[in-house]
Amino acid sequence: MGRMLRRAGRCVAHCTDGGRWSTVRRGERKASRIARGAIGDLTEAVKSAGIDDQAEVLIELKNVKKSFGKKVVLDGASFKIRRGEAVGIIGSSGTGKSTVLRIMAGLLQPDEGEVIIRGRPRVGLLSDEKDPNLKVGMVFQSAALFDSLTVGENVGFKLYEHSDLPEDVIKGLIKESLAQVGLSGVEDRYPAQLSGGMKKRAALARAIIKEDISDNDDALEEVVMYDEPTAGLDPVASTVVEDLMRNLHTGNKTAASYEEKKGGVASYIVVTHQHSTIRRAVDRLIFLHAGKVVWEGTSEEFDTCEEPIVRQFATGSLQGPIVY
Ligand SMILES: Nc1ncnc2c1ncn2[C@@H]1O[C@H](COP(=O)(O)OP(=O)(O)OP(=O)(O)O)[C@@H](O)[C@H]1O
Repeated sequence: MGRMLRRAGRCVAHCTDGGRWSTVRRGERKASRIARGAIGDLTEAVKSAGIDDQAEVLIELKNVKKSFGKKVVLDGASFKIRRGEAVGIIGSSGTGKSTVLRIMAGLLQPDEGEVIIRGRPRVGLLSDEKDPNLKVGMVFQSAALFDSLTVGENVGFKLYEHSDLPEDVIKGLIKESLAQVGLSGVEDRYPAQLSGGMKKRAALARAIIKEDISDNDDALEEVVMYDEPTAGLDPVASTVVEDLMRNLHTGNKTAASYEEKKGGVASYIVVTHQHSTIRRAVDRLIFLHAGKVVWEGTSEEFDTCEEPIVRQFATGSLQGPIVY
């Protein structure tokens, strides 16, 4: 058992943070499970979102199907995520948004269909990959921090558990990662001593912590997946998290060039219900309904789109094809 695992608790379930398998307590697994929704032309949607439609496809889902018991959740979902994109996954509650995120992250296997990571079909789960070609960071809705560990130990968890780096180096990386999310100096606090927004930022620091200290140009690119990162936050705290997602993103339109900022978050995908997050932190949207992608477009197109399902969702009307 690793350096931190003993202290993190013994009721364990597999979960990932930042692309490596780690272990979380059953309560946290439950919380992350609870944290849980084309007609449009994909190429046009990518182009109008300002994304280079020739950019490398980092993740592709092809006709993915997933059922839990008799309940069909995904029924042939297909889409691509390109390098540099900030993509939102939206749709009504229970339409499979978190499921699709977990499938992309390699935490869950589809029943049918393919998950292709940078041109290579993924076989099994992320934990089965011997030679990963993409680093995946996951920020769960619950933040999924270990209550019994300090914030610093949480952020450095995968390095303490899965690397041979000396403690002082890990502490330096923790400090760097916390500074990136505006949380300098909270290493020794416990999660219970943080606000909800701070917990989400700590979870983000854990997802983006550097694993390679060699300044290696070949270091794996990272895609971060956020499950409802602003749920439960006040409007200002939401803005802080939304801007943080943008700032950590190398594909940020304001960055001089991708090459210039290489090493950060190449693309991110966010499941959200929050209008502010759709407006502020996302360029392109994927709308899931009845297990399929029914619409893709930019955040601006979302406001004017005539597709009845999207219109009903955007206006919150009780009349329309979405039935509860
Ligand atoms: N591990 C599981 N076992 C059984 N059912 C599951 C499991 N995970 C998800 N489900 C079911 O699959 C459906 C889709 O869940 P999912 O969490 O992906 O939806 P969602 O769109 O993210 O919902 P919300 O917006 O409410 O968070 C739900 O009916 C849920 O109960």
